[in-house]
Amino acid sequence: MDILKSYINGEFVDSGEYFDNINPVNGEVIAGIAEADEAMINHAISSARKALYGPWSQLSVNERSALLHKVADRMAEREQEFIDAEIADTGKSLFQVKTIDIPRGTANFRFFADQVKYQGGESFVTETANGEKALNYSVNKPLGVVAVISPWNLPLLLATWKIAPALACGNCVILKPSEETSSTAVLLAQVMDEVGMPKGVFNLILGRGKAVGDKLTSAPGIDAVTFTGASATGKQIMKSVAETVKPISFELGGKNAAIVFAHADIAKAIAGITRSSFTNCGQVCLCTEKVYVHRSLFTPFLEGLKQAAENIKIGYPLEQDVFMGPLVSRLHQQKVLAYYQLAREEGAEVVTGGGVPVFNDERDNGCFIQPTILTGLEDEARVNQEEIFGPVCHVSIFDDEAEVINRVNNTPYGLAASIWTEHLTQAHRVAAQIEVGLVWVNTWFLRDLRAPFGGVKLSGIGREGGEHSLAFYSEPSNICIKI
Ligand SMILES: NC(=O)c1ccc[n+]([C@@H]2O[C@H](COP(=O)([O-])OP(=O)(O)OC[C@H]3O[C@@H](n4cnc5c(N)ncnc54)[C@H](O)[C@@H]3O)[C@@H](O)[C@H]2O)c1
Ligand SMILES: O=C/C=C/C=C(\O)C(=O)O
Repeated sequence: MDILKSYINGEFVDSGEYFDNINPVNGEVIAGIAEADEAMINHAISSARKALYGPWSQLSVNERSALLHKVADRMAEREQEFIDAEIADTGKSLFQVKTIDIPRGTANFRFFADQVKYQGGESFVTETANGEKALNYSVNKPLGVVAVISPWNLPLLLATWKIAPALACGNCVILKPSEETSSTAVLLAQVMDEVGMPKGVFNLILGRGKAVGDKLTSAPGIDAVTFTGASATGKQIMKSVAETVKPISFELGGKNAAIVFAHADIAKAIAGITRSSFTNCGQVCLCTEKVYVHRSLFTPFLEGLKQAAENIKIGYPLEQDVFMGPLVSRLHQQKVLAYYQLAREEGAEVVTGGGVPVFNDERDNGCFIQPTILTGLEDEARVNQEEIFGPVCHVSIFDDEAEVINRVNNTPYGLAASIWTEHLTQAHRVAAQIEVGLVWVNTWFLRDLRAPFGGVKLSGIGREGGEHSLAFYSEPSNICIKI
């Protein structure tokens, strides 16, 4: 059986302690993952710290940029291996992996390889009251060694969304991917090795969150932590980094709403909210879990969404026209099914779904689940307040704009929202009042990598994207010269 290994100081390292890598399509073990031990974690940190002052630090911005383009080139050459690995770990449809996960993995490197070349500084000619003059200017330095801790839902996309700018800004990186999805991270380490990334600049530590992640975030040799994952985990990491006062960038959970106004194009809204609720089996932090529909459209919208959900093809990743694969793990399937049960206990009407599909083949040993639409619950219900992170949304009626804005903002999360209306002024007016980091109007998950990306409240700390990423992964230093 294949063994997935950590990559430290330019070497793939086995630890001798393994846990299973499971295929969520049929529950079969597909590989063993060698979990890094404390010595390996410390070796990764010392190697990264040493690499900070080695040849890597002598590279110009253009040379670093060229090397990151080589990473993207090699990823593109090995695209099929990345596709196969991501599908094996997650069971996602080939369509999604080929159109979202893998292309964005490469695009993230290309984008920041170019973006970093435009990173500027500031300068001021200073004149003091007593007639002295000085030139103040800033230079951008790397943070140092950055721990990248990434989740299982968009494994390559979300790891490279952090790794690319961190390397572009001259940092060294230690990646700790989710224990559920280590395969594309191992391929990325192979690519780093193949393109000649200096030893210790990129390191990969495999293992479980509490066991391995915690050791990384609390280590004095780590200068910053960039984390994508659950809000509860973010709280743990905040405690872990407090002792060494590290800068953190957090992309956390969400409980995202979609608002369908009376002026919406209902067909566009149904299609868009089908995507935003059920893409990646609902396992995207930006997915919709709460839909608010103006009373005038409620019945036709709910019927249309029900039809669309029931037309979703669920199945094998490589099957023609499959839109939804399984959830990532048995544990996560049980968590989402528990919320389906809770919804019933809270008094919800299950419009469609609410259970698991039956295939009468090996897939019944997988982690599949039905896309589910609920209605009839109050906003305060747990199902409407807690992130479920599965293919489920609750649909409610609203009557006026002020009411729905208040209801949408009534959540401890603040990541994303979508607004469906052909009334332009209403779109601008409402979008500005929703307490989130990201609002889409008449679309969803359409991304410009230059734009600020991140959430407020329990959904995150900081913004990444474009210059925001460069700002987080750099330390500006001000130099004042008397003239
Ligand atoms: N805001 C975003 O951009 C975004 C993107 C993807 C996922 N998420 C959120 O992530 C969650 C699902 O992903 P998940 O289950 O992988 O999240 P998770 O928080 O369980 O794990 C994320 C990563 O953190 C590691 N980890 C777990 N405990 C840790 C600890 N104590 N110290 C250090 N590392 C630790 C895990 O091993 C994994 O690599 C959902 O809540 C989702 O909303 C947010
Ligand atoms: O699951 C969360 C998705 C996050 C997406 C991004 O960070 C991105 O598109 O850059």
